[in-house]
Amino acid sequence: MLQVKTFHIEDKIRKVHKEAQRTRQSLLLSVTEKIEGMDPFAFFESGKQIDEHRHFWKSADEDFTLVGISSAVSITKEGEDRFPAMEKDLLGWMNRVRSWNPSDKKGTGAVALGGFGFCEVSVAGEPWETFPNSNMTIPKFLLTNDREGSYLTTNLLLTPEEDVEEISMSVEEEKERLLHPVEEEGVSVRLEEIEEVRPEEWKQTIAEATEDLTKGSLRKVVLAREVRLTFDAPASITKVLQDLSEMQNASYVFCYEHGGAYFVGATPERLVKVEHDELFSACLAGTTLRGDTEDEDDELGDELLQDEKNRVEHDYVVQMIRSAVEQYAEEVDVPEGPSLYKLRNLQHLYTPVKARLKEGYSLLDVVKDLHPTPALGGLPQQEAVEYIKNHEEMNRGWYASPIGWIDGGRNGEFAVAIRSALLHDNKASLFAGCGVVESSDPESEYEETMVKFKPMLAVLGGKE
Ligand SMILES: C=C(O[C@@H]1C=C(C(=O)O)C=C[C@H]1O)C(=O)O
Ligand SMILES: [Mg+2]
Repeated sequence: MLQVKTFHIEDKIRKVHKEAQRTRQSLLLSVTEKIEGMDPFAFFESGKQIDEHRHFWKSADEDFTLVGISSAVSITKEGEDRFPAMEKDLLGWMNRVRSWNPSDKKGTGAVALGGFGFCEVSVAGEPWETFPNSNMTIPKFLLTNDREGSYLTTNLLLTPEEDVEEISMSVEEEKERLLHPVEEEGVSVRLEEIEEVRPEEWKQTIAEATEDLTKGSLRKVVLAREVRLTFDAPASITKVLQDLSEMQNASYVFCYEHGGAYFVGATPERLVKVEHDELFSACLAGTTLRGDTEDEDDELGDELLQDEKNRVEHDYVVQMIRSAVEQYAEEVDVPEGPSLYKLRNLQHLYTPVKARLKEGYSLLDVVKDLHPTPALGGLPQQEAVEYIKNHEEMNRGWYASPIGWIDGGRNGEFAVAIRSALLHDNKASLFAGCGVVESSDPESEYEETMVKFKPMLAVLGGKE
């Protein structure tokens, strides 16, 4: 068993509670301590006993994992102004944080984790009933792991009416439970049924879209479909996250839990990352398979780099991201042409974007304008979103939407939630889409979605 040195936070609770009483407002106490190396999966698993509102985020390109358990503050928004409204509430809370954070590392302290549904207003109904349109949560307990070790932040909302004794006792007890988890082997479930939702109709929609693209001003539209799975028992989410992390090491691994449903995935696609004033975005669109041998793999990659249809599909993304980022940033650096981003099951065309965020702009300003990029929506942006709403027979919910985290020190990152699934009870809905351009062929786009289902299928008992 791990020997973890923790300290008592009762004194700090008392101090901040006094201020809350004096100023007649709720304050957010945030205490961060370095702890002995903690396994993020064990922490996630033991968090289940405390609250079924958990968050998991693992970066695709650095040793950086966040696990949030329960919530100190949970903000839910919907509607056209959801990004600025979320930002305003978050800033309000950041001003009421009373923080003890000696290391002051990125991703520690009062960090908010969450996401924004694909559309500004949610579509009612299956399978997203328990998910709010948008939610950012400052967890009560946050584990931050980076290459230097593990940090535990305890965030406590202290109202003037709070019972200090009671809250101190329960926090210590919950911390103990989280830091000394009982080792449990996650069991694999048996996949009993796979149902592709109306595949022939989907191909027909793609065929119609290629027609529509020749007529008006719409240049590209991303259309998605769903595959439903049934298991013999509810899947172990911790095991799913563990397997995804192992198999998809060039992807962000994530999980959001709302009302007994879990949105889980392994996405390779960064939307935007900010570190102080440095900004990073990525254009990822255009897809082919991996080869069985190195030669075959190189050949497929070269073909993708030369392929007219995929280059067009990719270039729309580059054009749009470049011009959106230019509004908020200087020194925008975009390479001339794409390179390859290789994943376990497929390879994509990839163009990284680097820039310097101008004073006065925030991560959420950029997210608001970028979402959805033509990699998930289409071009022009609003016309594509309308097209999706009218033609795609699927409730996107949080699929293809911005998910991520923000801290109080101008750091944060959002990815787009693709290669993902919504799990509830003994069922799962898997989502995958493709960028449709004028020269798209419905059968090849169908095959492309088939490969994009593989990362989730493989960890849910399906074939790779
Ligand atoms: C829409 C998805 O992926 C997007 C579409 C791609 C394409 O069509 O080539 C490639 C990467 C992603 O931007 C998905 O995986 O569901
Ligand atoms: Mg494609």
